Amino acid sequence: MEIYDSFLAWANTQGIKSHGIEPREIPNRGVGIVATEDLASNMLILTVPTTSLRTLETVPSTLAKSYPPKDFTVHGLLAATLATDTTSNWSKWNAVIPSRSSILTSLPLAWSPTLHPFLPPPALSLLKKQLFKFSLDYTAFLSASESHKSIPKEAYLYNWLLVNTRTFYHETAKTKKLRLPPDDRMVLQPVADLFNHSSRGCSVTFDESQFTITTDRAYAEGEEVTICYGRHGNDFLLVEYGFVFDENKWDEVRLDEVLLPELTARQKEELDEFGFLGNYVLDSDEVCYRTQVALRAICLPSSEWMRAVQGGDDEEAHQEKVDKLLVSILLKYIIKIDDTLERIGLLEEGEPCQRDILCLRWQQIRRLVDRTIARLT
Ligand SMILES: C[S@@+](CC[C@H](N)C(=O)[O-])C[C@H]1O[C@@H](n2cnc3c(N)ncnc32)[C@H](O)[C@@H]1O
Repeated sequence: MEIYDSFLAWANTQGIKSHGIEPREIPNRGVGIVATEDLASNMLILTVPTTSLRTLETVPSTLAKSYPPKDFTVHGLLAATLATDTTSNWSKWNAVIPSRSSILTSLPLAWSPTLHPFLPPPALSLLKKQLFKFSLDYTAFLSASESHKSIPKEAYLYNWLLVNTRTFYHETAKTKKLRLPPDDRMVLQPVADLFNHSSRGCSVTFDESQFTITTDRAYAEGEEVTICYGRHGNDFLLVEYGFVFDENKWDEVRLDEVLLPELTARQKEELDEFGFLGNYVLDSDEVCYRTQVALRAICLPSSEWMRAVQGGDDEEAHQEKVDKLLVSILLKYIIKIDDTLERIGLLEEGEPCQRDILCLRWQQIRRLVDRTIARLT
């Protein structure tokens, strides 16, 4: 399509070199990168020189200077740069990035707060952290310049979320010198930011001079080529990127909300003492060791549990009891999940696609729980 051709032609003038790939619209995924020919494994398909990145160093100096030194984050400054840009320098990039409505509809941070309590607990706690970060960045943006007050909050939020969903980790001279936290060492890079995510994907490497993307396997002509944003479960992907997917190899379910209420105050104290209180998860293959330890705390007399946790007892000896207890807890969780699904079905707040993705997420959780019950019984 024309906008992608002229985007790639502009990218070429920035020194960005691609081979055998092009951007295309992908159903339900916005734009993605597709192989235009059969690609072999271990093939260099994209080189992005660091001179073409948008970084802390490229923030216009008047904008950077308007922030008190302690008040800025790279995330906030990049969002401010996008929100206040009146030049046409980035018009080709602007033409291919997601629209304001698609960003604000898909990211839970921009949803009606009445939907937030329906997020699974790990997603909700991540969202609360995100809300806090956003409010600090937005306050700093408003106090940096009188002129920022005329920019609608929604416009800043759109740009803040654009940065959130399309930046790459990179160290620049300034981020190193200022010792910025790792999660704020972020840069925007054209073309590379059009790759969608999958559980495994092409390898992304960088040094001081360039980013490169190399195929992890062979791709057939017409196939979508992906990268992996990290080993993230669907709760993380939903809050940080606004999507979930069924084939997610790294998905997991947090059991704290159903396991913690089963523990007595004394059992919680003892688990805490040994560093095993909370953060209980299961995935498609197994239940984590922390969960097993917590279940044993319920099943065994305290002295026996202590011996087991200190390695002095055969942990496997009580496995049948432990598995039975877990199944009974998971069956209670299923009832809770079904109730949540029913309540979402009755909601009228928010957009239908937002309620749909909430349902989809809870159905994924239910499937993982069902699968564990089936494995244990
Ligand atoms: C770095 S951008 C990738 C390019 C993006 N699709 C676009 O249209 O510009 C990240 C965003 O792409 C979308 N995305 C990435 N991987 C996806 C996937 N596997 N399924 C659905 N959406 C995905 C999400 O909206 C995410 O926030």
